[in-house]
Amino acid sequence: MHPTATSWFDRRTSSWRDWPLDRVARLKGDATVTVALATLDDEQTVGEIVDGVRILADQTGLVDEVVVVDSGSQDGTMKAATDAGATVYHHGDILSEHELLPGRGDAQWKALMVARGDLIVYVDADLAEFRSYFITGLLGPLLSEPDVSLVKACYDRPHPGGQVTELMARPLLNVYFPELAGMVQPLAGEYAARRSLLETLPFAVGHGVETGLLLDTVLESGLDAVAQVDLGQRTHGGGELAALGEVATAVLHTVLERIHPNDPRWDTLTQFNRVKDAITAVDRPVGGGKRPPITTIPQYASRSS
Ligand SMILES: O=c1ccn([C@@H]2O[C@H](COP(=O)(O)OP(=O)(O)O)[C@@H](O)[C@H]2O)c(=O)[nH]1
Ligand SMILES: O=C(O)[C@@H](COP(=O)(O)O)O[C@H]1O[C@H](CO)[C@@H](O)[C@H](O)[C@H]1O
Repeated sequence: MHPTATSWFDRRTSSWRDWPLDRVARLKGDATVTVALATLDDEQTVGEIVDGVRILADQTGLVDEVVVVDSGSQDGTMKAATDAGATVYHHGDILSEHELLPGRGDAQWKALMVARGDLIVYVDADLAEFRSYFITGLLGPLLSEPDVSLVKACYDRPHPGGQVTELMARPLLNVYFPELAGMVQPLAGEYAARRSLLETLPFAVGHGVETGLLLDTVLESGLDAVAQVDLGQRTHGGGELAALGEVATAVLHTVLERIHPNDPRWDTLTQFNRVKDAITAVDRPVGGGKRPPITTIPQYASRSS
């Protein structure tokens, strides 16, 4: 490993076991915490995750609110999340005068408009096994280290999980940003950050969001502003290969945008299907847009939350 990455890894990696609930609750002080979920057709999983966070909120006060921003689910996601006790928004109802854009990054960005917390914990809404220590673990370094602004989850991902991480994100970061080679899960959708950081950064609207936030945090605040917490194991995966190709391309765009900002980049990924004896090209839009730092949106300063 690059020596800078090795020393960062040693300084800034902890385990959820280092952050028991009573310790994290003591550290919380006056800070307020929002758990935010971006959803799209997650009716099978979102209720249990919200439920788990609500129990933590009601029984310990560690979490102040659970907010869901839905990207336009066609299933019962919004009802399941509401029934479990989250405050649920359709993405079109937040900053509705702005162009509606698809994507999880956009929903995470919009969550900043409606969340009240000083600290925001994002959790993927399609986790099959949510554990409350995901929240306590991610909050631990933020609450105990004033210099840390972004805490990423890390975990083992049994095969075939995490293929984009292993085949695109980590190789690419190792080549261009070797000081980040100690990041176990740079794409993790479970991460916690200070609002004061998130509100100053652009958000890729799609699957590039985590890569962009990670790189921009390091570029602007230095490597030590980032920590990672081992949450054990995350079992999810084997996403359809074509969809993973789209995620991989979004990651590639996001990294290249930071290295060669003025280079042209083609925003379509061509994939192929076989229909009977013919191979047919299927174009997917990729690269995606991005939202500016939310502090540049006038309604942000006057929001009611
Ligand atoms: O437009 C979107 C696309 C995805 N997601 C959520 O982002 C998480 C991860 O997305 P996805 O399942 O596409 O990625 P995977 O983890 O399968 O690669 C899930 O909770 C999705 O519901 C979202 O909120 N809006
Ligand atoms: O690393 C990967 O290959 C992808 C997909 O992993 P899985 O096939 O869901 O285990 O996971 C990353 O990207 C997802 C979409 O942006 C996020 O939801 C995951 O949190 C992230 O680890």
